[in-house]
This record gives sequence, C-alpha cells and structure tokens, in this order.
Amino acid sequence: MRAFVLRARAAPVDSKLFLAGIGQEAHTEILAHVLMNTIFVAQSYRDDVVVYLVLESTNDFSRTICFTSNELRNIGGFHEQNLTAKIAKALDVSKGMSKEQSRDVEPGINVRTVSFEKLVQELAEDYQLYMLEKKGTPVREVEFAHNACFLLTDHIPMPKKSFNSLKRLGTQHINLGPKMLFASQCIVLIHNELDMRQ
Ligand SMILES: C[S@@+](CC[C@H](N)C(=O)[O-])C[C@H]1O[C@@H](n2cnc3c(N)ncnc32)[C@H](O)[C@@H]1O
Repeated sequence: MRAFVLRARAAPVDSKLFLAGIGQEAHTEILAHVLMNTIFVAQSYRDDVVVYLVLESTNDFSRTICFTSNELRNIGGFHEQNLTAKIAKALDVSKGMSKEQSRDVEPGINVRTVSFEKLVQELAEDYQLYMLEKKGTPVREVEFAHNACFLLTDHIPMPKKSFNSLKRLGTQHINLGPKMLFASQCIVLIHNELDMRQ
C-alpha cells in the first residue's frame, strides 16, 4: 500500500472559505492537484493508494479527509472543480464534530477531526514514513518499504517542532532533485519511482 499525507497548513476547514481560497493566499487548489496525482492515472484509478488531506486553518480541530482508491465509486472526474467539491462536501459533513471523531462521506471518502501529529503516529504503526524534503537522501538511493507513507506540505513548510516527533517515529527524508517542486509534482515522481521498481 502507498499512502500520502498532505499537511495543508493554510487550508480552511470551513467549506466556503476553502472554495474561496482557490487561487488566493490559501492556495487550496493544491489539495485538488494532490488528489488528482495520487489517485488517478489515465482512464482509471490507481490501486492500493490512500491519501490523507490534513486541513489545519481552523478555530477548533484539524480535518483529515481520507480518500481510499480501492473503495471510491464514480468520483465524477478528475477536474479541479469536481475534486474541490468533494473536499468541500467532506468539510460540510464534518461540521459540529468533536475531537477525534470520524464520519463517512461517501464510498472511499472519510473525514476525521484528527491532527497531523496523531495521524502520523497511527500511520507509523503500519507504514515506514518518508518526508519529502530538499535536504533528504536522493530518491534513487532509497530502498523503500512495502508499505510506504509519504509526508508533504502545502506552500507553508513543516513546523520545526514536528521534525523531532517525526524523527522519533523513524521518518526518513527523501530528496527528489535540485528544483523546489509542487507537492503534486513530488507525488508523480514518487509514484513513477515505485512503479519502475515493481
Ligand atoms: C512547494 S513545496 C513546499 C514549499 C515550502 N515553502 C517549503 O519550503 O518546504 C511542497 C512540498 O514538496 C516538497 N518538495 C518540493 N520539492 C522537493 C524536492 N526537490 N525534494 C523533496 N521534496 C520536495 C516540500 O518538502 C514540501 O513538502
């Protein structure tokens, strides 16, 4: 299984603000691009991929929206408007949830009020964690675990204090080359690297 976590530090958990953030300072379109490149290939879904979008601009709790490729049914296309609408729907479903609750949105989509820190602690039980980072080990030198989970951020860097907790969870750092890429571009390269090794 491949898992991807996008820590979207600027993304609002209110669906109207989320949609209004497209092309604005919050750059919420990043979440649609990440969804598209984790889940879709031409004319199909990828098998065995899970993507977690963690939206952190909130007055109460982060929202973690999980898309599981094997369970998705008729998601309705890969264009940005459709994908942002799916995220907005999950945010609406999450209204009024208390801490660490979970609700199903539709087949293959679930929303939880769980923080990035708690999520990665859970994922570390089943996956080797890899953080995408310019100072990491070059990707072609990395031997990947069968269950690999890749951690990315939006345009706001990972806070320094997260580095220590990720280190305690055995997170490895991976570099994808000299250019600073979009999170969605990193995902394409990671998928390709793993596809080529299969
Ligand atoms: C647009 S970048 C984030 C930029 C952010 N201002 C920063 O300094 O980290 C989005 C994500 O892609 C990762 N990323 C971008 N280029 C990379 C590269 N060449 N190698 C590894 N990770 C990369 C970043 O670490 C981040 O998780």
